Amino acid sequence: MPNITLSGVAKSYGGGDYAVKNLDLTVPDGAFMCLLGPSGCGKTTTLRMIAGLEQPTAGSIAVGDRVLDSVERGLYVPPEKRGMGLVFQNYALWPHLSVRENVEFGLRMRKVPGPERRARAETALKMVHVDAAMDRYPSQLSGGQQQRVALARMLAINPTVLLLDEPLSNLDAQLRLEMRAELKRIHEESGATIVFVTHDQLEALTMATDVAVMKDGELQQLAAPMEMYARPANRFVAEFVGSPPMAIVDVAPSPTGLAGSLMRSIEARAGQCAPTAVGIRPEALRLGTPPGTAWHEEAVVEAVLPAGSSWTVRLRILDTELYAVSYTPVEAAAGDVLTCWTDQMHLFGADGVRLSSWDRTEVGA
Ligand SMILES: Nc1ncnc2c1ncn2[C@@H]1O[C@H](COP(=O)(O)OP(=O)(O)OP(=O)(O)O)[C@@H](O)[C@H]1O
Repeated sequence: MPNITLSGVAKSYGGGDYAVKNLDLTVPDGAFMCLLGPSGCGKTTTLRMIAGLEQPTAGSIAVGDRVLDSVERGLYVPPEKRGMGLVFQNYALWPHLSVRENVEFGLRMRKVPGPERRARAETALKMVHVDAAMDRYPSQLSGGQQQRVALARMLAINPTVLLLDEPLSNLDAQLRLEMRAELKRIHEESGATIVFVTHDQLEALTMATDVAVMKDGELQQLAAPMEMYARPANRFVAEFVGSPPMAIVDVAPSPTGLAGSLMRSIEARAGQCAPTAVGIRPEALRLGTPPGTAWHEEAVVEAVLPAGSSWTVRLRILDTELYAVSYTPVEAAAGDVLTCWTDQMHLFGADGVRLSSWDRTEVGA
């Protein structure tokens, strides 16, 4: 299955506002791409355009050489001719059909003969681990099992592209975790290309091979999850990806307090650009004795929040409140004064674009 390519795609529902603006995006063959962003950023509209459920206002969509939409050429291929499988947040199963019959339904519509239909339904149900409940009805299944049946129903038709719109949002935390692992396994086993819409950054980081972050209908960054986490393209991505979020301190025009302290440390380094903001991830803000070259300050502990495997600490550093996350126990109480330090900072320019990192490992300090 070749790449899915969106070129200059825009969508207006009328009234002048654009839900998606001039989007250039390539979904590589076999990718698990997450479209990630806050509510209203245009993720669902993008997915629906790929599916053929919405027509773009401008631009073109192609799978390899096959053009599915071209506004310029007046070309539009309807959803049923695109060979894509769709699962939406509200995955209605037929209540009067058994699990097996639900999965066979799509195959029946496609006139797949009986024996093959049964075999394909069983294979798909095995893939999502609900084959033991094949003869039950949807009302006799848990929410997670129903979700899996909806997936099996889509997998049974062997689509080479799976389009999923927040399919895990109705599930509780435990089931979501389970389904993330399942989806990842299904992706690896089936070799299908997946486009997955979510507003949950953790979902994107844990499952995707590629993450496309959107804001106000515009693509902010397209990168592998860990690359995006380590090198966010701009302030928006930096704050959206990661929890607790990266702390961003404005350091222009005349920095005082924590901003002043950070700037003195940055200016002390030769060849650094002039940032207007500095970002520090909570896990990069460390407690204890700093190594020689690291920025450090005294911090007042405001609260320690243990979570079993990690400790989140709210600190006041000069005039600013920041969060630190430690993966070793923090034996401190509110009011204690500790030294905190970091050797990993992200520097942002006036337009919010990330200029560089100040990382001991990157600059060789
Ligand atoms: N059918 C429609 N008619 C008019 N406006 C629409 C329609 N569908 C979406 N929009 C608008 O387009 C913009 C993008 O919506 P879209 O659903 O694509 O965003 P989203 O990122 O998927 O958000 P959410 O996570 O809330 O679903 C929003 O401003 C929304 O109000």
